[in-house]
Amino acid sequence: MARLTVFPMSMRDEHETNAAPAAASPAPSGRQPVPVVAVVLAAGFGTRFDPKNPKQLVSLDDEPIVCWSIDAFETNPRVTDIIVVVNPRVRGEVERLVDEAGYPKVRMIINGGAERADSTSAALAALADAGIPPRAKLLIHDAVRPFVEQSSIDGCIDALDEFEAATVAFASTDTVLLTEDLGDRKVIRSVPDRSNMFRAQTPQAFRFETIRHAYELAADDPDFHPTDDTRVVVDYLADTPVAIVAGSRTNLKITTHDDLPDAERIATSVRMERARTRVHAMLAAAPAGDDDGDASAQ
Ligand SMILES: Nc1ccn([C@@H]2O[C@H](COP(=O)(O)OP(=O)(O)OP(=O)(O)O)[C@@H](O)[C@H]2O)c(=O)n1
Ligand SMILES: C[C@](O)(CO)[C@H](O)COP(=O)(O)O
Repeated sequence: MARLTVFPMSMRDEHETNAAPAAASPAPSGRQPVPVVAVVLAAGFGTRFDPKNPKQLVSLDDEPIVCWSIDAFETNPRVTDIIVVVNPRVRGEVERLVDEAGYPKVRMIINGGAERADSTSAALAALADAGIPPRAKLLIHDAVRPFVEQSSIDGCIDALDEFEAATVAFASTDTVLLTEDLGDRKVIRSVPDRSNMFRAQTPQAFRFETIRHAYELAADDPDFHPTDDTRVVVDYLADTPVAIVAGSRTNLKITTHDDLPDAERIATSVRMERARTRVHAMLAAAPAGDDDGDASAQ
């Protein structure tokens, strides 16, 4: 099982050199950059999918969904640490998968809570106990969004150099209707301009002290049941802008069985693209051959 790794003392110092990989060397002072911590939320119970078949463990192209998501953050060189949030039903299998894969960035596997916000709260508490610096960059991700793109992860990391909060989101191609109740019917209250309509995805990214403060304020309201993390900042830190980072159609959330055919197609396409990328890299690295064969030998 992945053990809790207390963050090295150097990471407790605030320092900002989370530039793109090319410039990720320590700053002139030699101090370390702030940690970039991915929180992979995998503690749901999948009631809309199949409570007896945890969707975060369902395989796509022979890889469990939760591993697709962990892999995405393991692959990104700017992500320094990963914590995985689980529920008791999947803990044993997730621990086995993490140990089998030997994910080097996974620092801890912790228990989540009854609601998604409770799982985020548990992660925030565990990170505080582990001594994460206040300016650390957190990327909170649904484990059941297995195809998050590297450009979205990088976009979140970059956005936190200018904003305290950011979220991956995908522009709505449908007109969105805001409704209200009229008797037992929903009726339209307003039709916002579509150019400002986005569907929230994940990761949702925050400076550690900002999201922790927002959750501390929200904790006083027992009737507050946010379905994502940005709402906690929007509702409780109203003066804190939350930037939009480009998402993608393929960054879908696997919610019901109906999502599986699309997910299988995307998994196959992602695998093929990765194979193409590997072949191109191998060809690019191959020594320049003698194209005309024996001609020069004669
Ligand atoms: N108490 C919870 C609820 C959800 N999640 C995670 O948040 C993500 C998005 O949640 P959702 O798709 O709703 O998953 P479930 O809550 O399992 O689904 P349902 O609402 O159908 O039970 C998932 O990766 C899920 O594992 C979590 O970590 N802890
Ligand atoms: C966080 C989220 O994925 C943004 O769209 C969504 O709100 C999660 O909702 P769920 O009901 O927990 O799947």
